[in-house]
Formats: sequence, structure tokens, C-alpha cells
Amino acid sequence: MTGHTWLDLPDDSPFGLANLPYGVFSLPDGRHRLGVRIGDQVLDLGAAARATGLRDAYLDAASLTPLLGAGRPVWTALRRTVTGWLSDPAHRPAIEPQLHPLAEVSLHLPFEPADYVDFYASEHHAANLGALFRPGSPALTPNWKHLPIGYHGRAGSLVASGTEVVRPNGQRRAPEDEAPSFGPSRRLDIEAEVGFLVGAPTELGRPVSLAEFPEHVFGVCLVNDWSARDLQAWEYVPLGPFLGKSFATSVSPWIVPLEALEQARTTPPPRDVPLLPYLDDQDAPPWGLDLTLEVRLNGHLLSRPPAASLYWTAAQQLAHLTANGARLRAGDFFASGTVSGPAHDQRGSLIELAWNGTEPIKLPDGSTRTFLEDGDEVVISATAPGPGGTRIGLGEVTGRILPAA
Ligand SMILES: O=C(O)/C=C/C(=O)CC(=O)CC(=O)O
Ligand SMILES: [Ca+2]
Ligand SMILES: [Mg+2]
Repeated sequence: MTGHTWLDLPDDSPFGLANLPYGVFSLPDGRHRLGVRIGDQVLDLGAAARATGLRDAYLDAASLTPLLGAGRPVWTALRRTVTGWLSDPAHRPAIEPQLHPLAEVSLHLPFEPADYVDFYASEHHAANLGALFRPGSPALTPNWKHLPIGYHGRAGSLVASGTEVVRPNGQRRAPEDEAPSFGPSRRLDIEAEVGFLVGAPTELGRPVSLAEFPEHVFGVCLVNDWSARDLQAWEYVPLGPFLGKSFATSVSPWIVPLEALEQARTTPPPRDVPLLPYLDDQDAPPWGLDLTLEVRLNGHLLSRPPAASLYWTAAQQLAHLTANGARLRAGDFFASGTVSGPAHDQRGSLIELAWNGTEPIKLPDGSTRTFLEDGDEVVISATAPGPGGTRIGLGEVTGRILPAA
């Protein structure tokens, strides 16, 4: 799948032929179109199909959702077609006019979200949050190593990267407060996560096995699960996260196909307890992913969370999500949970990096942060190993904080 492109592109481009991520873009006419990123350009898929005589209704859609529903054989054939367009010089006259510089297009949320689930796959993150939210109790709850814990998020609050995030208002009660009050969150945080886009639907009642993961998951992107820690800490017992996380969840614009992450696949950490058969991946092909995330606040690198350290894989999360027969729909989306590695500079949230406000982070401009301030901009990016020592780019998910309404 690598080979050479007729485009003028360095061999080590993170957006070369080995990647070819999908997104949705618009030109000044405002119409949403499907695109594939190659280098710093976007190929208009619908226009390329027309120019080459390919009749494929999925490519004329305004979102990825119809293509998602078509399933793995269609995804594989399309990837082969696009690779041919960009590598065979015979296609150049038809394809080249359908390329647009990235700087001249607007990027959008590339799918219509169906359901959204957020998991909790990092042992390091779970142990840190356990220590901060539940001091005196064991760091991990008794179920943690037996099942991938998750909660249903708010699909309608998924937003495109670059969408400004208004500081949420809500109820909060600090330990020293006698009663709760209503107002702007004072503890606004980020969570650096990996997102997984479904893909081929299932019928109600049919679980998806570990082995079926690639038949149902189309690709991978980046997520910032903005979290108001003060709202969360007061509201979450006993039903879990609610308004503290449902005001905005930012999604990166490029969905990297699973095929592009073949070299990134890795064995997850050793399991400490035997797993029930539907989750036991000892003898299954591994779905750990060696993605290195980078979290920047106002341009300053805060941390490099390693997704390879996640205890639960996305294949296990999907198997668990459907174990009760819950069905999948095209546009379902799930996130890994905050990616935090064992080291301090691998933590994926500010509550961990600044240890609940007790160890403020120093920024190069001389200021410090415990949580986000109005005007702060957060950028989460990632790369993965690609063929022949190259890197696959996942792009970035960005957002800036606006003052509360
Ligand atoms: O431990 C808790 O009560 C809460 C944890 C989180 O806020 C994390 C969450 O959203 C799941 C994750 O991203 O890992
Ligand atoms: Ca989260
Ligand atoms: Mg829903």
C-alpha cells in the first residue's frame, strides 16, 4: 500500500500514501464534501470519482456516514482506488485538478454522531483519579480489571476540532462550602483520548467478538473530552459523569483508516487477572495501538501520553459494549478514556499534571496553571509508527476556552 505518489511529497510525510485519512471539508461555496488528505492537500472524493468515471454514491455524500454503513469490503476497495489515483501517473490529469490546499478549505465534524461512549482504559489515569476523587478508597474499583468501564456520553455535544468551548456553568460544591452554588466552572480540564469510529452496523441482539473488530471499526482519530472537575465531583455519585462532561467533546478532523495503523498494532500490557472469554485477547491478534500523543497548552508541550500503555484495547471495548446485544449504528463513536502513562510527563489531564491544583504547572510566559483559564488554547496531536520507519500523522484536535455565558 505504500509505493510512490506523483505528488511532490517528501517520502517521510506523515500524510503520505500509507495514511490517506478521510474527512469532510468545504470550499467557499459552503457545500460539505468528502475528502482524503495527502500531504498538505485535500482530494475531493466526489469530484475525483466523477472525473474518473467511478459511480459511487457514498462519495457524493456530505458526511462519512453512508460510507461507514457500507462496511469493510467497500472501505478496502475504496482505499485501493484512492491509492491508485494518487500513485498511477495515468490518473494525474483527472485527479490533480480535484486537489485543494488544506489552507484554503474548512474542515468539519466528518460524521453524523449516533451514540457516543467514553471508556476509562488507562490504569494510570484511573489510579490517579481514584486517589484524587476517592481518597482513602482503593485506587482502582474491584471491577476495573474485569471489564472496560465506560459511560454513555452526549453524542450531540461532539464538536469539530477548532470549535470554541464556552466555559460551562453548573452546580459545584467545594469541600469547604456548606451548600452548592451555581456558576462558571472553576476547574475546567482536558482529557487527551483516542477516538474510534463505527462503522458497519449490527442487528439488535448480536454481540461483536474481538475478532470482528476490524469489520466494524472504520478508523481512529483524536478526542479532547473537556471536563469540568468541580461539576463532575459534585454530581457523579452514584450514576457517573453527566453535565460535567456533556458541554463539548472535540474530535479531530481526519479519520485514519485502521489499515494505516498496521505497524502501530502492539500487544497491550500483561493482564493481571484472567479475563472472561469474550474479553480474553491472549491468543487473539493484538489491538493495542502505539500512538504517541502530545498535549500543548498555548503552544507549550505539557505531556506525551502513550496509547500503548492503555490496559484495555478498543477491540475489548467494542466487545464489551455489544456483549448485551446492544446494536451498532453507522456513526457510533467511542473514546479510549484519558491516555495517561506511568511517568509524570505522560499524564493526559491537568488534574493529574497539577495534582488537583496542589502542584501548579509553570508556563514559559511566567504564568502558572492548575486548570484552564479563559483564552487558553489546547492542541492534542499524535503520530504512529508507519512503514519503513516513517510516521503516520493523526493530525490534531484543538479548542480555545471562551468565558462563561
Ligand atoms: O474516576 C472518576 O470518577 C472519573 C474519571 C474521569 O473523569 C475519566 C473519564 O471521563 C473516563 C476517562 O476519560 O478515562
Ligand atoms: Ca474521558
Ligand atoms: Mg445518543
